[in-house]
Amino acid sequence: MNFDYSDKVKELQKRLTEFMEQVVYPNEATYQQQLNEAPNRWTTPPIMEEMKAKARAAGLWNLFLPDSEYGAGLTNLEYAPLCEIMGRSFIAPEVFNCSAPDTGNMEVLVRYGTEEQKKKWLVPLLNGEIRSCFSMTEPHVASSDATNMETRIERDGDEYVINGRKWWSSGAGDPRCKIAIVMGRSNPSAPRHEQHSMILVPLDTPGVKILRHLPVFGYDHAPHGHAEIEFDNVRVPASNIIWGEGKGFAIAQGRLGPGRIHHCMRLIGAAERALELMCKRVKERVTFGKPLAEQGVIQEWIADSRIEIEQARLLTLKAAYMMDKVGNKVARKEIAMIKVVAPNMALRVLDRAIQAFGAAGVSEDFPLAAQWANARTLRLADGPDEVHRAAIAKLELKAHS
Ligand SMILES: Cc1cc2nc3c(=O)[nH]c(=O)nc-3n(C[C@H](O)[C@H](O)[C@H](O)COP(=O)(O)OP(=O)(O)OC[C@H]3O[C@@H](n4cnc5c(N)ncnc54)[C@H](O)[C@@H]3O)c2cc1C
Repeated sequence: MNFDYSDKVKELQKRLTEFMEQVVYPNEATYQQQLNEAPNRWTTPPIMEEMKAKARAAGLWNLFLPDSEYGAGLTNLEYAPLCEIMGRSFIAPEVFNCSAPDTGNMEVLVRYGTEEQKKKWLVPLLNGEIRSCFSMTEPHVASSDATNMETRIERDGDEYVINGRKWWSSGAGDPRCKIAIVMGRSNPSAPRHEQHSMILVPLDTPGVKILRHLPVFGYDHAPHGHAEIEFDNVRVPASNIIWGEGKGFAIAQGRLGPGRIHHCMRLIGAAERALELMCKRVKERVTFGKPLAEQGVIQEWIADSRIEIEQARLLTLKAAYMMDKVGNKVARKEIAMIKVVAPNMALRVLDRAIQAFGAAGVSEDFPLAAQWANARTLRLADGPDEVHRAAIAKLELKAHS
């Protein structure tokens, strides 16, 4: 593997970094202020649409999509350092139309959608005009084993009828969220991994009820949010099924590989920013007669953070490289490994930065506490660590059988 980034990537890194410095970081506080001052937090702060227009005009748009007909045509390896830069700010991925779960949903539509589905849903998503959510997890079953999913998708004439309860559907709080990709059981008597389908459900369909928004450690993540949704006799045209009945797991494998390694890339950016903030802070603050930066323990935190970030970045790049070269299936061990490594690394780095900041670290004046809460969710939201470890161990044991 060549560790050097191509000229194309270096140029995009430079432009993205400049955009972050000139547009994104200076508007982080404005975004929060507009959200806090709005009569209702489930609205889009106007500054977001302003930043999106600028990013699009600058050609920094849909960089995540490897498909060159619709997106930037970058490989996973090329996208990794760019996604890392976006991960430095909570609001940045959306500014560049590169945020979850839209990215994964758009990839599903590019790969498996019909022409009609692409026209109706993919095009407005690519244009950043609407947003989407992905509804797989259910409150009543252990959803880390997706075969447990109970929501029913049943054919009735020219329609499918959907009944069930989902939760943690991220993004469903946003008023611009118009479409859900819902996974449920359509063929209960088929083999275990052919029982489920994915189907497009417009959120304004009668019977779709958003019951509540689930905060994360007290953060509402508005206007995006994580919703509990009831699907009560929801009827959609039969043409809304994606790829075909029983293809849910086949699609999930395509979706969850690349879509979810993006979280790892962003976490590296979040950890980099935390380390940068920590270094600046400990040079400024003086205790017991000398700057914090001169305390051995703080230097150890800084050194360990640098070591761990570099390790995680190299493994992310290796996973991305393998996905490009040998495909997601052969790269599944590397994908699983980085999904364990990245959030745990980010949590350690963020925790050290919080400690070095003192009480300010847990406040909302700096992004550390919110980033820590987010990184902690990714030990679950990206599939629990234990499930990834089980997959790694299985492959390792098989290799030595
Ligand atoms: C912030 C956030 C956003 C999310 N966004 C979405 C979304 O947009 N769409 C969506 O569908 N879902 C989303 N999720 C849900 C997430 O994907 C699930 O929480 C996850 O898959 C785990 O499912 P579960 O919560 O039902 O845990 P369970 O399946 O009940 O598992 C509980 C625990 O059991 C342990 N465990 C499970 N399997 C094993 C094993 N094989 N070996 C050892 N231990 C094991 C793990 O410790 C695990 O945490 C989100 C979650 C969060 C927190």
